[in-house]
Amino acid sequence: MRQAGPNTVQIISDFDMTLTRFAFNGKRCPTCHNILDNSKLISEDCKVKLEHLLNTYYPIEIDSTRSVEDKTPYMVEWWTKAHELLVQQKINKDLLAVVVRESDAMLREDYQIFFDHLKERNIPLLIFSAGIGDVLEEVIRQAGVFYPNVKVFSNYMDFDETGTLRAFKGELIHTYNKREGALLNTGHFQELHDRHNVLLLGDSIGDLTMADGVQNIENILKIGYLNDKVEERMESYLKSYDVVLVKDETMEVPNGILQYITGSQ
Ligand SMILES: Nc1ccn([C@@H]2O[C@H](COP(=O)(O)O)[C@@H](O)[C@H]2O)c(=O)n1
Repeated sequence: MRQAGPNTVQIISDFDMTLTRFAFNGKRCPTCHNILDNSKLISEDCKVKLEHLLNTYYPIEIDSTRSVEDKTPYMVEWWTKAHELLVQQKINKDLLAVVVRESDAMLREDYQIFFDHLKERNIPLLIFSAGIGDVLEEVIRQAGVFYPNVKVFSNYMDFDETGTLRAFKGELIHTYNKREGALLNTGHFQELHDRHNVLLLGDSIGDLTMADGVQNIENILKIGYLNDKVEERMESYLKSYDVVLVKDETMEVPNGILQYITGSQ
């Protein structure tokens, strides 16, 4: 990848718990969904329901003893129920920026180096997330790193003419159907057809399919953050990822690899 040069490289990264921190000072950091779930835009009754969904489905999402095929219907159920509850809350578009600012969302340490390095070398970064695109964009905008080389595939909200949430747009993206999401967006990968070297960052086994839409891959290096249930999941992560980072809240390793493959060190 280093020999081929930076013009042949593209980055595909998951968002929640990959570009954002899993924990800070011993406390879990929120996903895009949690930013809304825990905000003042959600009634107390609805918060209880959303938390119940999280406690029911998150253990299934990270269960290494169950197959992706087995887990998929539960993920569809989780996202569908959560999105229905969010729609019932009549969330106003203009308040998203406020709740993101008031949240505990945090990008990983040294994120600025990562985003700046890619921008300076015109290397495309695709953020491929099963979170909520509108919230995700606000997090990176407020962090000052939503640069022109960054593109987002995610679940986007659909607002009515008064700016009130009425649905979610398009096909649902959940943890384990990113392959289908990638294949629906072949146009994006077609535009990058001369970038056949991929650096992939994820935190889930589902993230491994994010590059399935890239044509003519020559090399792919997969970096996986293993944040939770480390012992149970270590074996499957070591089998699937080239590099496994255990309880690492920084971008240090991706930054080092990036600097090496783009010939900056
Ligand atoms: N109602 C929900 C649904 C999902 N989540 C979590 O969000 C993560 C989303 O995706 P990435 O692709 O950006 O990693 C996912 O891993 C779920 O645990 C949630 O918090 N609430």
